[in-house]
Amino acid sequence: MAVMGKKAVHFGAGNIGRGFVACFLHNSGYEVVFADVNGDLIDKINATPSYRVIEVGSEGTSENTITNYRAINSRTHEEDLVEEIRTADVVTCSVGPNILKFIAPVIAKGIDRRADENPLHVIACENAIGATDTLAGFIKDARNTDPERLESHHMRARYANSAIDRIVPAQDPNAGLDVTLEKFFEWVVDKTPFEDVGIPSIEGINWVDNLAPFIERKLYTVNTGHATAAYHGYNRRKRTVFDALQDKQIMAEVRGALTETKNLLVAKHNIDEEAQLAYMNKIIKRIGNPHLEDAVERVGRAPLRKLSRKERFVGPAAEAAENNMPIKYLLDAIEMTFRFQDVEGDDESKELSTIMSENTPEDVVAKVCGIQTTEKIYPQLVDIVKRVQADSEE
Ligand SMILES: NC(=O)C1=CN([C@@H]2O[C@H](COP(=O)(O)OP(=O)(O)OC[C@H]3O[C@@H](n4cnc5c(N)ncnc54)[C@H](O)[C@@H]3O)[C@@H](O)[C@H]2O)C=CC1
Ligand SMILES: O=P(O)(O)OC[C@H]1O[C@](O)(CO)[C@@H](O)[C@@H]1O
Repeated sequence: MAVMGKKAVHFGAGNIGRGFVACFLHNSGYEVVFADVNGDLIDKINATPSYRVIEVGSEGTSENTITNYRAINSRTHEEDLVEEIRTADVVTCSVGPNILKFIAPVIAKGIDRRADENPLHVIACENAIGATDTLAGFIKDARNTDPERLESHHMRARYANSAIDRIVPAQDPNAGLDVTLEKFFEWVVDKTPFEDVGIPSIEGINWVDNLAPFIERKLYTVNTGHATAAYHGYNRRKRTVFDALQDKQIMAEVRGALTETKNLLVAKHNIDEEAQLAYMNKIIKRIGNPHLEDAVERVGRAPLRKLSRKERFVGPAAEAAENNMPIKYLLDAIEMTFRFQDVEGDDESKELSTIMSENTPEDVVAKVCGIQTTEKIYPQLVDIVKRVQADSEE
């Protein structure tokens, strides 16, 4: 059911922002105010009264037209944005997990100006476990919110974690604001923080009491599988994820990694093995969508984030290793990720290269993967780093 007269502020007018979150907010009757730092994109949004969201897949193509939006530059028009947040119903974001700290100050100011009886609903839509909690942590930090106002903060804002899943590749630069994406979507949000104040009416959200199994299943299946294909593909000079999956050896690596995460997910969350197998097969089909033209560099972007402790490779591999479960394919994928260095347009891949050349293997594992010497996976990761460093020196 559409909710008329409601307003959402969405940080990050990029692929997921325009193509997924804003589309659902629009279809639910919200006016969407985009906040971004890309001046050209903001001008384009404000000059274009509508754009299309184009779903592509083997079942054919369908379109949604999005209207009723505006955009504000959060760098140059902070005061305007604070006022929008003061009067908004919902704040969402899809800026990347590492950017959350930069959007927190303006959100904190907007929340602080709100009346006590009307809490803002905040939902971060990033590929990360607990991204809304991370954002809330920055908002509530003493640098952004007066500690004396913290006790009543819950009357002005509520925070719910989410898991968001839809493949939105890099867009054709000539497509304007239009976004082409896959048909499939999943947006799961923890409903418990909103229960006493009312759940926002947003079509398409699956509201749940316990998000943990959903987000781990998503991150350790969709994102593990997608990134495994991308990193192996990059190292074998494939252009897209579709191309990578045509290679039997890469397909075997993807299936191997997803079988290892399946074993962990089934054991940990009591997920039915057959259901997880079916989910895994569906994901392999989705990431191999020939209509998406998804470059391996996009899917492999930000390797330092993807090699971190709670992420799609080291997260499940460390846990599986502690439980004496096989992790061969996850380790292969980790090695391919360490080899994703100096990639054009990807700052983290350049930083990874510097870290690899300036640190001992032990320090790399501690710094990049956050793994302790006492963990079972530690020596295997050190061996991987040694191998990659040796190859770089040749
Ligand atoms: N593209 C995809 O298929 C999916 C992406 N995600 C997640 O969504 C998030 C965004 O991904 P994409 O939309 O693909 O990236 P994107 O690069 O297309 O969009 C990010 C947007 O954030 C903006 N931005 C950067 N710093 C900002 C700041 N300080 N304030 C406001 N805006 C800022 C950028 O200018 C850009 O427009 C990531 O966390 C990603 O993991 C989640 C599921 C699927
Ligand atoms: O920045 P990240 O973590 O790669 O997020 C984008 C990824 O999310 C997914 O869309 C899955 O939902 C992947 O297809 C895509 O590569």
